[in-house]
Amino acid sequence: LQSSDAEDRLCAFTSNPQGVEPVPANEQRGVVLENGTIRCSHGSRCYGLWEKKADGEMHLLTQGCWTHLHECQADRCILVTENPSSTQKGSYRFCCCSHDLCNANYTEAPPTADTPALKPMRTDGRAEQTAVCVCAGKQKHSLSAVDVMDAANAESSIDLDNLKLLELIGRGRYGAVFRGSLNECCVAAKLFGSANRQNYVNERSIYCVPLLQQHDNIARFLTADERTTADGHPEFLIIMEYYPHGCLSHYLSLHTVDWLTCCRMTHGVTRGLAFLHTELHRGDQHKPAVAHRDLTSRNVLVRADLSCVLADFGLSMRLTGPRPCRPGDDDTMAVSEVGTVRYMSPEVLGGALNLRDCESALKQVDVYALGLLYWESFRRCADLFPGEAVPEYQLAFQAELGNHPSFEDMQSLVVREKYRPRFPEAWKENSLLLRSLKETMEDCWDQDAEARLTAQCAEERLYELTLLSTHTAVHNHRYTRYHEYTRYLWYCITVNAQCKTERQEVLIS
Ligand SMILES: Nc1ncnc2c1ncn2[C@@H]1O[C@H](COP(=O)(O)OP(=O)(O)OP(=O)(O)O)[C@@H](O)[C@H]1O
Repeated sequence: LQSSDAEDRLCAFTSNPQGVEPVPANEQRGVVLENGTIRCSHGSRCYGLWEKKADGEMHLLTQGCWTHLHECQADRCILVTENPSSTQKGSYRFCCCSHDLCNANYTEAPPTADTPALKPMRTDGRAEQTAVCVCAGKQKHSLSAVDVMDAANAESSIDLDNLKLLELIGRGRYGAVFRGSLNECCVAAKLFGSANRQNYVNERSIYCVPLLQQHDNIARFLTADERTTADGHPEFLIIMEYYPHGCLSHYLSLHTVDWLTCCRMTHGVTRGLAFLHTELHRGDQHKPAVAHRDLTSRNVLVRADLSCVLADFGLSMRLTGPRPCRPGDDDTMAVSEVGTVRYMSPEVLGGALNLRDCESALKQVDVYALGLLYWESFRRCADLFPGEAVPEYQLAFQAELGNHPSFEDMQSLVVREKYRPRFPEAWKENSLLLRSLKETMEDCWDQDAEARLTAQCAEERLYELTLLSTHTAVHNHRYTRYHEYTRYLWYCITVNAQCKTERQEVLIS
């Protein structure tokens, strides 16, 4: 341990100004003092989270102890600056640092050679000609141009000879993921054996879909390579940004989250999915709609600031408009029966996927899984269990079918019994917030695929939920029904009302 890691740390402390209870995770990490500070347990760093409003003003959201030490070595709290996309409804800025009270204010610094960062692909989808890695003040590597329109021809001059695999961090069905270093940059390296080449080719080609790398809620792809192992076998690598918290299910199994954090995490996943599902033409670039087809809480990765990104595109598919899924083709089977069995929708489990409109059908399958992911996430939201213990993390259907449900078990439960995850007792209360939350999940996992929300509408629902405050809704819901409703109306006025008509009727009644 360095000496600074052994000492307690004093950090500025602010709980959420919107009235949410003090961040529970912070309470576990230190002792809140009266003068707006918190004494954090040894080794902690300090963090701050600000929101940059549309008018450019910065609003403080939370401050406190930060226990993830990979970064956070700076004396000052230097904001992580990201390019907010045009569709973003707010932009969050995070910083962490290692001196007493260093998070009392932030320092806004553009990414420079001093800011440790991985440089993602250029926003036009082509890899930068310049350095891809900027580490410890030095530019390290350069990428040659990559023809992203044809991933098969992707070519990279990053020298992967210097890639060191440091630690196995996960193993999926198709590959093993390592934390690695590439000339002192921390990266994640996903290794596929020759049996999973197709999965590798597909994942690489999806990461190279134009405009995809521009979105905040899609994992950052750095490069891909094929090489031969010492014993002569081909091996395929995808190098991507390293996400220190790992996947969402891992994070939630270790931590509870407060309402706002949970809303932001799930909203981020939903934004990523809505973007993936959208066909876009920007200038001469065309992004087709893409279905993820393996959306699970293991395939969502968590950044240091707890924002989330979609990852694992090995089964994803470009969609080509409302056309049939080419019945009779060899891939019809692959079209209709892929994914992780726990998250498979009733129509996939029952072999009743609507092959006549492939695009809508595959998007609806993704939204079903999204509903399960919401359930897993909000069950770990401490603000939704006032005065009682937050239940342990569970995967969807884990209570009913355990850790390895079979396809037949899932068929019987989800298709025949039409069973869905049970809402906790604590959510029985009929507050606007709890009703909206439960309805959103139910509208995602509806048995009738066509009745499900689109990812875009789910995104709006999540945004709407973010505006509701649990402090008032859970603890004092009579007073706030009016207050929340006013906010809700404001929201309806400011966003596309398309998803809302029915909901307004429900809420007004
Ligand atoms: N870029 C990354 N940064 C940090 N951890 C990662 C990263 N990519 C993957 N992981 C971790 O590695 C695990 C394995 O990832 P991988 O994508 O191979 O499989 P999976 O999603 O768990 O399973 P499957 O591929 O069968 O769906 C993830 O669950 C996650 O915890």
